[in-house]
Amino acid sequence: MFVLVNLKAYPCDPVEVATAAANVADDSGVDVGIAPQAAHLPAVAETGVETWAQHVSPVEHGSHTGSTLAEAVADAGATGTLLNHSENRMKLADIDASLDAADRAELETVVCANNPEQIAAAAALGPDAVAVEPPELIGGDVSVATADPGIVEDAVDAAAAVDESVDVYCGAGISTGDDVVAAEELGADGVLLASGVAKADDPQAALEDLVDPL
Ligand SMILES: O=C(CO)COP(=O)(O)O
Repeated sequence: MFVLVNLKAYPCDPVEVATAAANVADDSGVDVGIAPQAAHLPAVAETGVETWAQHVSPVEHGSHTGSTLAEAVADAGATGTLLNHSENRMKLADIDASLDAADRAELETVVCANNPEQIAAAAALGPDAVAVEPPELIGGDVSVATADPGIVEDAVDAAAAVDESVDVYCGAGISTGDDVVAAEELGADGVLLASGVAKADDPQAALEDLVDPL
């Protein structure tokens, strides 16, 4: 299972969380990634943790003020990027172009989606992985794997029907090792989470709990 922690724009210390994640990944052997703000990518990558961007723009080098260039994100130490997060929705054509940009920069890709129908559409664009995150459960206390297990199973089936090679993650409300195990039992290859770590008083303890049963 891949555990990908999206720090969003939460007021946490990205280096403290990344250092904890690097330690937990080393000790447990579980793949743990951290997706900080773009400006924090170099400091996070410096900790040795697997470092992800939260977004890359559907552009090449050129006149694109304010964009997040995939090549710049890779230069800053990222090895992957989220796309189409529920809080940063993209047009289908732009997801496709951002996937091309990520490919050029040799970034791994996870395209987020609200539901199994969107998961099928996202999988058809050929990312490395898709992530189903019901928006109404994001930031809540109840894990998607508990609140809506069917959406995870249906997302796994929807992606497999399009392209068996695309991994499927799930996210929203995941904060414990039991939540990660429940996601795995529903067929997910990884989890995407945020507040359970970024808002934790002790991020290292939260990360240890997440990987403990794996
Ligand atoms: O949006 C998410 C991860 O990208 C999920 O957020 P929470 O883990 O806070 O529900």
